[in-house]
Amino acid sequence: MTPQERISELTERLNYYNHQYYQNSVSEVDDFTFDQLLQELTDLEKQYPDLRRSDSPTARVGGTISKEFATVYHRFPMLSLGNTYSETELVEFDNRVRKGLRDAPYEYICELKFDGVALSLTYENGVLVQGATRGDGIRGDDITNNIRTIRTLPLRVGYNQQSHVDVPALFEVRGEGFLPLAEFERINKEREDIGEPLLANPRNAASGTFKQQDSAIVAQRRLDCYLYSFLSEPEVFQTHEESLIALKNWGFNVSPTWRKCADIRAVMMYINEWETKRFDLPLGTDGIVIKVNRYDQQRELGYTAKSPRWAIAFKYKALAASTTLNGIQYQVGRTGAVTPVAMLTPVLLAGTVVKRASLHNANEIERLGVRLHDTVFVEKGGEIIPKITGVDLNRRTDLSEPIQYPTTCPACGTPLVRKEGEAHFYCPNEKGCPPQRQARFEHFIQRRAMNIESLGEGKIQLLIERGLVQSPDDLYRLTNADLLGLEKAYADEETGKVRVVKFGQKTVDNILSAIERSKQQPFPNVLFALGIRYVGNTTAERLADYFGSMDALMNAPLETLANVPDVGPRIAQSVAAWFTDSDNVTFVEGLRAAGVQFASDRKIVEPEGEGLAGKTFLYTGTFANFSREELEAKIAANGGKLLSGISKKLNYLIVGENAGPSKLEKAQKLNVPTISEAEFMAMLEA
Ligand SMILES: NC(=O)c1ccc[n+]([C@@H]2O[C@H](COP(=O)([O-])OP(=O)(O)OC[C@H]3O[C@@H](n4cnc5c(N)ncnc54)[C@H](O)[C@@H]3O)[C@@H](O)[C@H]2O)c1
Ligand SMILES: [Zn+2]
Repeated sequence: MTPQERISELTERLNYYNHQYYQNSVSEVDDFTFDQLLQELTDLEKQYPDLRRSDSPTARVGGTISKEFATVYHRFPMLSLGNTYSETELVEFDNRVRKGLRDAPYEYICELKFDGVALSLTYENGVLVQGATRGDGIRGDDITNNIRTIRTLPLRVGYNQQSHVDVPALFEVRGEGFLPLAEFERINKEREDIGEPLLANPRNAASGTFKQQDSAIVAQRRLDCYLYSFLSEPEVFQTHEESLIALKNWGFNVSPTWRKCADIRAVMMYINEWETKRFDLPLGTDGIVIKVNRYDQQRELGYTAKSPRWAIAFKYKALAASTTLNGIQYQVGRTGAVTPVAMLTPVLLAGTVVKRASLHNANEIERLGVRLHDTVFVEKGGEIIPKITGVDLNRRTDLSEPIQYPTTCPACGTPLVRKEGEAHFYCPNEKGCPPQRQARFEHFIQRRAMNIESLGEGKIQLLIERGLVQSPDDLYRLTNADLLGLEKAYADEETGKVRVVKFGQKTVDNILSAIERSKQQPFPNVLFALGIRYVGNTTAERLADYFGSMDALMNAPLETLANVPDVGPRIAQSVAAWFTDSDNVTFVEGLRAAGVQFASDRKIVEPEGEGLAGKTFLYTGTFANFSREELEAKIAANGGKLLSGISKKLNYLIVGENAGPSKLEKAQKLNVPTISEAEFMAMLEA
């Protein structure tokens, strides 16, 4: 390959990875690989400056703006950071700084490098007026509504309980929006529970969430944000340190992990200290950022086209260990998905003993080419369970054996199936497969479902084993006599410790009263408890609000289901199919007989008039007189119909403040009339 060919290849590949990473929130390669390729391209361009392509990713911030949001221009460009993985290069950076400052004394501020999405927030007279993504560094996406859902972000600053503090009339703060690890795990647990594909990692999940069109969905994922930069004109502080302290005092969420370092040796100590300690933080981090403290010195050092010369990121190589793969455990989830889990010889990694690692699915095993008894590399990233990232082929011995992915369910022996386009194999024996049945009960008793959590995992297992319950509605027929005195000792699979499950009188009383109380759980919870694939809490609420009762829902034709806001054809199909299964119907009837709530006690829309009869509506943006729910209720109460997307069938698009430009554009293309909030209100009175 000639240098020209290699430069072209690298340019195109890196531009493609950037596009996937910034627009689609997908990492096709790991960051280390990406950074190595970028370094290779940078070196080649230096060697052959004439061959540098005009679309080279080496001199530009990687992202772009998208069509879905309004575009905003940054007052100050939002740049990238130079990065390095080596201490030698860090010393070279320090030498450049010293030279650039002509041997004047200087200090650094070290911060963790938070792994999320860069955000820019503008405050006018103390009020948050705009939030934007970095975009291409010059222009970003206006995602103010999504950013407003971050609870730790003050929407207004300048006052606090104790005192009035002066803030400049106009200023900008910057920080990293992120999904806390615990929140990431919670969301994935929920997604697994209702059979949705899992989010790949916290950074991409955060990036995808900030770009959601629907702020209500954003609000459900509790995003957070650490602020690390303050900008105003004229400058009010002399140093970065002063800014961080002021931000904290004004009520911004500043991570307390930063430290002032007198010299590069102190920086190295900070780096070493955080290499493993960072895994105790509530979010993913991939390195540290080193910044010259004084602003006048920052100005003196200046910028390249892509990044400041006064700062650099030191990235940690992912922490890896090598160990032996002893076996694979195949776990069956509630929806029948089979997940392989690697069982390892225990090994110390980032301060914890690792003996299990995730392997995701059959494709992953194939991609890695891993065999039983191989020596494998495990890495800890942002996630809690480490993953296997490769095989040490030099250490493969005659003992290694190919992994036979099971063709039948490890729990019930039913032949596994693979649905088109899905990575997982499934056990189709939904009714009889023990772990699926067990998981169906666990889903049913959740707090957000029927709230019978006094009945834990072990107790359910025992009830099933003794044949006391088959289907969750059987719980409602349990008596004191059935339960009292049941007992069993289990050896915990992982620890080997013996655990005793025992139903004493007090336990039985608790369980029976929780079961009784669960009959009062609201209808949306009951709907969620059924365990229909893709029907999470929110969808259950939407369905309950729309249909009002179990009977109306059961009898709804597919088209009606698909018209419910936020439902759409895939979920509609899943709901309709669920109710055609006779066992499911028996289950539902069992619940009805038990007396659980089969209708909403929420106010179902009461008719107010016929002013909107026969007309269809959709709205975008926010409104002065209505919340989203109120607006939807108003439409229904006056005989109108809410559509879930823009199509030729739509009669009116109601346009509020901060309307989504893509919706407006689409409406224009399809000649759908747009009306204002005032015009909508006038229609109500007509
Ligand atoms: N895997 C892939 O496919 C892929 C694709 C593109 C980019 N990437 C990764 O992204 C990197 C490039 O992204 P980039 O241009 O955003 O640079 P960067 O992420 O390396 O550094 C700049 C960013 O760091 C963030 N940051 C976190 N903590 C900070 C702090 N305390 N102070 C200041 N900034 C902080 C800010 O968001 C800032 O915009 C690459 O080096 C690569 O690792 C990966
Ligand atoms: Zn099975």
